[in-house]
Amino acid sequence: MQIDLKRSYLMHKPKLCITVFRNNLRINDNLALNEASKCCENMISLYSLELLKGTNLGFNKCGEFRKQFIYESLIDLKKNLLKKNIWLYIVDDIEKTLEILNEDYDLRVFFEKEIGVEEKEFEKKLEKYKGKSFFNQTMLEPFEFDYKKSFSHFRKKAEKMTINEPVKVIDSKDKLFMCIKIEEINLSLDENKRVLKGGETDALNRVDEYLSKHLHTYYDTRSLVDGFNNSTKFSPYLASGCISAKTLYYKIKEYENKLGVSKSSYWIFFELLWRDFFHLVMLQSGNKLFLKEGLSYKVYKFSENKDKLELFFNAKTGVDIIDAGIIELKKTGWISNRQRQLLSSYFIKNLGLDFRYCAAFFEEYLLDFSPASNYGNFAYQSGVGNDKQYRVFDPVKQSSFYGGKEYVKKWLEKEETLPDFDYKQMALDVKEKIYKIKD
Ligand SMILES: Cc1cc2nc3c(=O)[nH]c(=O)nc-3n(C[C@H](O)[C@H](O)[C@H](O)COP(=O)(O)OP(=O)(O)OC[C@H]3O[C@@H](n4cnc5c(N)ncnc54)[C@H](O)[C@@H]3O)c2cc1C
Repeated sequence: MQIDLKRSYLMHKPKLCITVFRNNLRINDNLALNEASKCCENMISLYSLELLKGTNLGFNKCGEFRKQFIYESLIDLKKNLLKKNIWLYIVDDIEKTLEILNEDYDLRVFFEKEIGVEEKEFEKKLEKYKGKSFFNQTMLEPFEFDYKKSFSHFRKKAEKMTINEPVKVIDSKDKLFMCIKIEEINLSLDENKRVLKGGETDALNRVDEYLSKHLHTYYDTRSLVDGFNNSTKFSPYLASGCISAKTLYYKIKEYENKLGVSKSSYWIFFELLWRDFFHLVMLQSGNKLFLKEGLSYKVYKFSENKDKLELFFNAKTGVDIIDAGIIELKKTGWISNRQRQLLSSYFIKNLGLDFRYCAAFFEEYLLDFSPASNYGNFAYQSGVGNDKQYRVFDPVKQSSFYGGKEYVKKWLEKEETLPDFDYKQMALDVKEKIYKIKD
């Protein structure tokens, strides 16, 4: 049934429940969608493309890879919502759209809370209306811990906590199909081959595929610089919320029940705890992880040297494994965790550059960019986050341990050679001059 309520009530505005989607592009374990469905029968949902706009330190906040991944996720979400009689409107300006709707309807706005400064600013536009919001970004419910302390401190408490079961998908038998006149945007997909396809359907497929085949090998392969199944590749789905962290936790448990428990199966959970850690650190610390001094109040004199920045972003550092990583990231929107560590370490601890530039570069290109995981890891590497030890990765050694030779051939189309300059001395200079630590 299709109705247009807009003109049918002259005196009394009909109630309209709106679910605003952001990084929760799914119908399973969606607290906002569930609550909206309980509230009234007239439902629509909205997604605003303004979330993908803007720049940071000269980089786009959302590059082409993530944009396409999100578009695919929205198309999948649209199909899944339609099966529940709910239309997803993709709009430009959320504030304007809500104002227009508010003229004719008594609005109730439901959304899931996020972390990050801009994310909070966006929420203010939704909070002007009646409705409800929920936090469902992590496996664990937020709890008190000293956010300046280490991961181990967090983990001791976290591992004792119970993880709530995901909520079931809504029952929509009583929903009317709402047709409303607002300007909608059509999404166009670029057919280029990408590392992963977006959407809840693909997320659930990837999880089953990986856990059924690689549950017990993850621990041994996770540190390699290359290989599709060397790690789960769950992060893009988590970042855009095609799957919730809680659903993932229960999927791991399901496969452990079928295939047994191992160090490897535990380690996937362990890595998901790192994700929870950075999310909950950011939740408690506000905007601190975006600042040069991070959580530490130590202001290091990181360099912003233009030439050094250019050479790095154009993959001209002269260290093959680093240059190969930059090229992979720019060509695919993906690099492994090992490569993220090598690139960030080289940027900060060898070149002495301000981590926020590299974080902004990652923000533009990474398919799985998430403010807490990205800035949390960068602050950690810079010594202004949750790591109290001074660590530097030796890129040449790391390359030989973790499969760099083949990887360099793939991305630089040449044999790996040693740098023709003293990159180790560079690291010592940064340690002494910027961090003021003497060996
Ligand atoms: C400098 C730097 C920047 C990073 N930026 C991001 C980012 O923007 N978005 C992002 O999701 N991850 C980021 N990470 C963390 C990590 O590199 C990715 O989550 C991981 O490589 C994704 O691949 P995967 O899903 O196959 O991970 P797996 O190794 O299979 O791990 C399983 C899941 O655990 C979580 N996880 C693993 N390692 C970490 C970690 N160190 N921190 C937080 N969560 C973790 C992820 O959700 C991941 O999907 C960053 C790490 C570094 C060092």
